[in-house]
Amino acid sequence: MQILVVDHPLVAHKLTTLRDERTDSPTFRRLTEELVTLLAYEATRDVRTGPITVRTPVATAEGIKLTAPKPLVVPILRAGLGMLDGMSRLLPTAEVGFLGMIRNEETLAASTYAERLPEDLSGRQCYVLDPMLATGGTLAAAIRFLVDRGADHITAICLLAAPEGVERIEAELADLHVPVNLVIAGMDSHLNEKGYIVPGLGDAGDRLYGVAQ
Ligand SMILES: O=P(O)(O)OC[C@H]1O[C@H](OP(=O)(O)OP(=O)(O)O)[C@H](O)[C@@H]1O
Ligand SMILES: O=c1cc[nH]c(=O)[nH]1
Ligand SMILES: [Mg+2]
Repeated sequence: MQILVVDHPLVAHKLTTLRDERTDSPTFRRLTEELVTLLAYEATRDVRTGPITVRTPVATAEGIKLTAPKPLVVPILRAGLGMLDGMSRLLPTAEVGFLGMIRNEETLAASTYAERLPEDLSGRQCYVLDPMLATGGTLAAAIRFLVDRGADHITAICLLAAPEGVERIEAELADLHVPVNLVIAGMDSHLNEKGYIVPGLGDAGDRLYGVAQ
């Protein structure tokens, strides 16, 4: 897996405010969107394009445009939904599919409770959105799901990752013959005994949307 930690002062600045426990929910949502747009700029460097010629008012110009099939953006509910607007700002023509996944807070096992994706993802580039890569169980399952449906290029965009989770994904997906990229704003120190990223930012879903019951 190719990992890119986006090293930019604006990313670091926004991430610091996001981590701060005093940051309220509206600000947290806005910063999440802004961060995703910055990460998406790097994450879409290898979005598929083809050559095109256009006429300017003065002459012809050689350029490029995104090619079919359209990329598919897949936010992982709930918290990944907070990243969708920031991603769509940069890639407005992408299609969007949804995966609802939840991690059991006792066992830390991930399970899928909703799925709304095209049946056939053959030849599709997929951008998976989830702010937190903790144990890696959720993202590993999501990536395998997309590849089983035919996706042939996966880029995951996360805000924070833990080294344990990255190792797990690399081990669990070692058999995949599909390029997998991970773009993150920060690689944190470790997971605590409850599976939370340290220092992290707490529960991303709760900070975006309020405490889930
Ligand atoms: O790497 P993992 O250990 O699998 O944990 C990461 C997952 O946990 C969080 O979701 P959560 O289960 O809290 O659901 P939510 O988005 O509905 O809050 C987060 O958004 C990831 O999906
Ligand atoms: O630190 C963590 C770990 C999992 N999910 C979160 O929202 N935060
Ligand atoms: Mg949560």
